[in-house]
Amino acid sequence: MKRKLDANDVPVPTGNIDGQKGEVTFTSLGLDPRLLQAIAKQSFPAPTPVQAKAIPLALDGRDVLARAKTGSGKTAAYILPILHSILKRKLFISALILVPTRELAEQVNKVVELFTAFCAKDIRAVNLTQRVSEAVQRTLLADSPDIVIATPARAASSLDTSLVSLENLSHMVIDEADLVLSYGYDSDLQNVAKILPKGIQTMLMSATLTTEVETLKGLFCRNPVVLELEEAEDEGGGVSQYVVKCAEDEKFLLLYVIFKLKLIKGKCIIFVADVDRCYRLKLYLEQFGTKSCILNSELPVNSRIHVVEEFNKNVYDIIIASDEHEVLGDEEESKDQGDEEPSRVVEEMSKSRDASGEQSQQPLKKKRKTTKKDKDYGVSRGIDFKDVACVLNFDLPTSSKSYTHRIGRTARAGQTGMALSFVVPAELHQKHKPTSIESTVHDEKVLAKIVKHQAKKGKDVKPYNFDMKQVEAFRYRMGDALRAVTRIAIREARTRELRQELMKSEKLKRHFEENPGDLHHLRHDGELRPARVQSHLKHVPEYLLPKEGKKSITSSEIGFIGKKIGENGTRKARFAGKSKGRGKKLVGRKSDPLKTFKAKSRK
Ligand SMILES: Nc1ncnc2c1ncn2[C@@H]1O[C@H](COP(=O)(O)OP(=O)(O)OP(=O)(O)O)[C@@H](O)[C@H]1O
Repeated sequence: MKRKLDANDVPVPTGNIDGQKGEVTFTSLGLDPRLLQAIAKQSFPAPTPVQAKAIPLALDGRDVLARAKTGSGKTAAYILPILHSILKRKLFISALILVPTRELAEQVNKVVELFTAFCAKDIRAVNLTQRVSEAVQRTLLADSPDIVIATPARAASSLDTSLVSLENLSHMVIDEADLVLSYGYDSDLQNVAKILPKGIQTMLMSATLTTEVETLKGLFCRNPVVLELEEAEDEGGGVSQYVVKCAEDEKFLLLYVIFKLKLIKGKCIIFVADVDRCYRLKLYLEQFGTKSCILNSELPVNSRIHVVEEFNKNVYDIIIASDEHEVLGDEEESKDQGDEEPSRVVEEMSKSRDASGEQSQQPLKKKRKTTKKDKDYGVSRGIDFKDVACVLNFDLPTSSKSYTHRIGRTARAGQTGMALSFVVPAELHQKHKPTSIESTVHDEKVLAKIVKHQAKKGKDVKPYNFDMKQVEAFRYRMGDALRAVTRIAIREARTRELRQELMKSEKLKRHFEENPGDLHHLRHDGELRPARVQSHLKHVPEYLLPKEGKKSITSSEIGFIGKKIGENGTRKARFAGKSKGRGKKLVGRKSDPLKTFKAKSRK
């Protein structure tokens, strides 16, 4: 019979070498010394809760289904035991890691590289999602790599053409298990499941336990230990969540004020509803001399990966991202969402393995969205953006599930962060014609679901009311800037960026592998400039500033870049010193900068 283990039931080893008694350390987990060296190089102080619980189980050969919040270190929780097993192998063994997006595949590959820094010659990983010719791929796979990382589609087609051999497969992981089915990988996963050797160890990692995860559990696991990490178990950190009720045009006004007066100190991801909105916002911010870069499914994958890498190195401060086909419906609320984006309900009978490894019949029910552009694209899920101070939902997502994953891009690894969401209430929606219907129609309905969903996790979504009187002073300039951002300008910017990025992408692929040092020349936050440039908008005249003066708004207390709880207010050492001398103050969330901007109730 399947047993559901509460996270607290899991026997956690007591510390022996470098920890207090009862405290779990990486050493006490019994990992290979070469891995411990690599972990030390990462300056990871101790295993995160999900690592402390999942690693011993995985080392013990158990199938594991782990649910832990976004940014809680799930990747290392499955990679470390796999690497350990490969290093300790008596026979040849190998692992297959399935992830929903190419960005994630690249990210996982990087994590493998980091952890194998001291045993690189003993472990070889191949990322199958790289767009290389079949001949190159054959060469890469020729001498049986230890780890193969792929999206389910890539894995299925490579298995089909016998590019990948499962002969020695001993481990299989599905990361972001709650997402893969929503990405339309159902038949690929079924194909993979059919040909997997019996008795291999499987691990499913997920931020939420949905029916989709249950489906995968049935398909791939044998009597798995189910780990459900409560949020409270994830040490420290957390996202302070705020909403601002405002009209569509006020979103632009607030955006101007927030960035021009530098109310956000640290890096920010702005989420919008669609690709055009990305460019509208970028051009709008350009009017004020504020640089940003864009992430959307239209851009070539090399550019997308490069943008994330550079953002993580603090080269850019602002990413404007559209997660247009990641807007997943709320599984549990699907019945009352008849007016949301149409979703295709796929119901099939799938073959699944039962505890004995035999095939059994089990109904496979799931929702699936048809995807428009690059199916393997994903921003709000899984991508490890480093040190994001604020997630700004310029357009509210259309489901609470999307919201959870968007805000999970901040406050990672025990840090703190802030999520600020613009919500257009029905009455203000009437007043101002929205530029994006999709982004505003459901706002209040979605907000109610978000609040309910967060309340279940004991989280508050608080109102954040600007003193709109003070903000109004900037309206004239907002109007000036918005008028320059015409539809034609947006269209031009979109095609220009695509053209530029395609060129860069090709170059990136061919040239920069050999010259990694040159990468910084290919910046992604350059001005697109199709909009009329109004240089006066780049400066904020003194008379526009609130009475307290600019100084009070940009005082040293401003900033809410995540600090690691329990580290006396200092950020993790590995992040410190990476801000390239741009004077970012590393302070905690107590000093919420937006509050210096006189928060008041809306009349
Ligand atoms: N033990 C640790 N101590 C400190 N930082 C850690 C530790 N383990 C992982 N991290 C860092 O935490 C961050 C988040 O890790 P990871 O991407 O694995 O999270 P996740 O749980 O998979 O998130 P998501 O659900 O969004 O995919 C990474 O930057 C990683 O380097």
